[in-house]
Amino acid sequence: MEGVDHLAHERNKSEFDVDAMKIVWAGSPHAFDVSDRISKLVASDPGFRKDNRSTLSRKELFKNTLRKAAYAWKTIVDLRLSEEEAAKLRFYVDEPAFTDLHWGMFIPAIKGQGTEEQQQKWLPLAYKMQIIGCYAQTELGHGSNVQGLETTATFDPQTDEFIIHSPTLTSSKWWPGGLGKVATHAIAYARLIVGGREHGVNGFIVQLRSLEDHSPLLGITVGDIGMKFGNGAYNTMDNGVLRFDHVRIPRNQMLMRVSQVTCEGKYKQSDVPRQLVYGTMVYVRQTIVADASCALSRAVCIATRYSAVRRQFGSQNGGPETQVIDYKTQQSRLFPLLASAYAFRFIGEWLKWLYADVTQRLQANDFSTLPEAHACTAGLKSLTTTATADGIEECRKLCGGHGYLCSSGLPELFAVYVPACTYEGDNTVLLLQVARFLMKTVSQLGSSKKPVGTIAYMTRVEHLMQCRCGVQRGFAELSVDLVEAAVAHCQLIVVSKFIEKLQQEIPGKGVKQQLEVLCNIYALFLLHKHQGDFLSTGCITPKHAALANDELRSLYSQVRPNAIALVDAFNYTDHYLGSILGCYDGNVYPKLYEAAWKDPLNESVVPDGYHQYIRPLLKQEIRTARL
Ligand SMILES: CCCCCCCCCC/C=C\CCCCCCCC(=O)SCCNC(=O)CCNC(=O)[C@H](O)C(C)(C)COP(=O)(O)OP(=O)(O)OC[C@H]1O[C@@H](n2cnc3c(N)ncnc32)[C@H](O)[C@@H]1OP(=O)(O)O
Ligand SMILES: Cc1cc2nc3c(=O)[nH]c(=O)nc-3n(C[C@H](O)[C@H](O)[C@H](O)COP(=O)(O)OP(=O)(O)OC[C@H]3O[C@@H](n4cnc5c(N)ncnc54)[C@H](O)[C@@H]3O)c2cc1C
Repeated sequence: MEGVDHLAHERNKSEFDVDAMKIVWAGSPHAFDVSDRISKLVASDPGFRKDNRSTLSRKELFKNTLRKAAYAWKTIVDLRLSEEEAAKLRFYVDEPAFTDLHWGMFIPAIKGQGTEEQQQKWLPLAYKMQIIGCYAQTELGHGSNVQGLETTATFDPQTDEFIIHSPTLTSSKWWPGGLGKVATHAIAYARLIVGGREHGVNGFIVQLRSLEDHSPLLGITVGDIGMKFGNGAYNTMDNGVLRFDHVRIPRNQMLMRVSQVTCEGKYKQSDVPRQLVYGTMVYVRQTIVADASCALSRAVCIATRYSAVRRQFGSQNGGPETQVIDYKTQQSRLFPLLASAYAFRFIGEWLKWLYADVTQRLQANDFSTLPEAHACTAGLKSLTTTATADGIEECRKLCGGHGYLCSSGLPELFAVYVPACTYEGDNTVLLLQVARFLMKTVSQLGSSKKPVGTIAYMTRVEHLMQCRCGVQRGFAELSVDLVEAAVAHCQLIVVSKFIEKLQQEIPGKGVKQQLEVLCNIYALFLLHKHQGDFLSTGCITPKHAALANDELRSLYSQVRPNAIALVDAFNYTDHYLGSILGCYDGNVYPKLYEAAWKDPLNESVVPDGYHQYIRPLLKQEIRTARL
């Protein structure tokens, strides 16, 4: 029945202060207040409805996304929302759109790679959305290999301009979000050519469309690259294709914090690492880790609530069947994902601190932690997005057949989320970067340069390197093993930072105890999953492995009474979850049944096509093959 909390009995089992845990999950009382207020604002405004997405055509879907983006912007302006509140509003609107790249990449690129003068010129226009930007780096022929990009930017000293050109088909910009139909400007990455000499890939601000009638400017060919995975999902985003035909831009539209070109045509490299050109990618990778905890927690919330609602088998003397959440197999699949959601939340908090720290150091020309920041953002982006994509799919399976319905929210969440394993760096390519960092660290063991921070533990392998220092096989030959070592390195960081989180003051009855249980589940589940490696390297004995297994089962039993409260702590509205299986009140079956009849296919009891195709079949009016 409506208004009845079908999960009240589960909520009454909680052994900790859920409101206090909501603050821990949000990060602070202030962050909780903003999230809670804005999520309810979005949920209560019909202008942000999203339950019809799977029934719209691509063009209807895209136009609706433009409407919502404009409506969101109007809401932000009318309510005078702060930058933090505006970001939260865009988050809870929960629809990939051009604004993600405008705010999430175009603006950060100007802030990170533009000079003060360039920031003063372009940021006010971007903040007021008087221009709409995208980040145009990837090309048809190159994405991972940034140094392989083919677009050229040739300096013309006669006119003090750069000529931006797409020399080959494969140099066409391909994938940039927001590029296809909306962006008026791009940060385009191109090979800088000055006086016939190449100076690597740099970023250039290029206007793509008229601010009067939105038509592409001279020399610009631009469009959408077509439908992507899934129906609604990421098709709300106009990922685009772009070709330049000798497009001229003023010299001062090359982002010049890292490298400069003078009006005399002199190339100058600042005394900052060339890799700062990649700075926007480092920034986005750390935000993607926070995204992972959001996406995984959404899926886990749905699967946990539904696992408590769903009963199957086990009825004694006509009594109620067993809740599937009480099956040990369901717990062994679900609770490690619940623990991972919390683990990724805290590693996301730490990574945000690491990025802020390295940014502050860069401003003082201290580049000492840049390699570690690159390795951590690359590795943790790879680890958390892979685990989250796999976790969302596991949550779909944990919900049985109903998990495959769009009304469960899981198919669309999966379809929107999985490109995170590719964008902002293919996950394997990024792990190879971590492996390169680890090998460089190992090669420096024994020198005066002592490993610190997230690689401090590597001093313990020093003895290994000394006895094996002569044995070196090619990086490429060992890359599979090195990628596994990179994953292990990143898992160690996640576990370590979870443990460090527990050493902080954590208010609220039973809150720290619950987090300790989740931390132990996360760590022991990894040990169980990789026990072959632990056993073969002698890190643990078979008895240790058995003890870990026993402890895991015990920990699952400890989580069980608190599972619903632990997902309530995410404080997601039913609107944001977009899932009948995950609705707060657990009143699933009536809502599933009601939703079915709203499908356009049920607008008529006799389907279109019956008389044309089915009736002739049934009436044998179609010659049938001799049976
Ligand atoms: C909340 C629930 C909702 C569910 C849905 C969630 C999501 C909702 C949808 C939201 C919608 C939209 C948001 C999406 C936003 C993302 C959009 C995606 C945008 C993009 O994809 S932009 C393009 C990204 N492209 C890449 O990442 C390219 C990857 N390749 C590279 O980074 C580089 O090519 C490379 C692999 C690093 C190699 O570069 P290079 O050849 O130059 O360098 P070397 O390997 O030779 O290394 C040289 C040296 O440099 C160091 N180094 C390399 N990179 C960096 C760096 N970034 N920073 C610092 N240092 C770096 C490297 O370590 C070497 O050092 P060494 O010489 O060893 O000391
Ligand atoms: C939804 C979506 C949104 C995107 N948005 C943007 C955007 O806004 N702006 C933008 O510029 N780009 C964007 N991209 C592009 C994205 O950044 C690239 O697709 C990504 O960096 C991967 O590069 P790639 O496509 O060249 O993959 P490839 O590198 O071609 O990967 C193919 C395979 O080759 C393997 N591989 C590649 N190099 C190596 C190596 N050295 N060693 C071992 N294996 C290797 C990879 O692991 C992978 O298995 C987007 C992509 C998607 C899917």
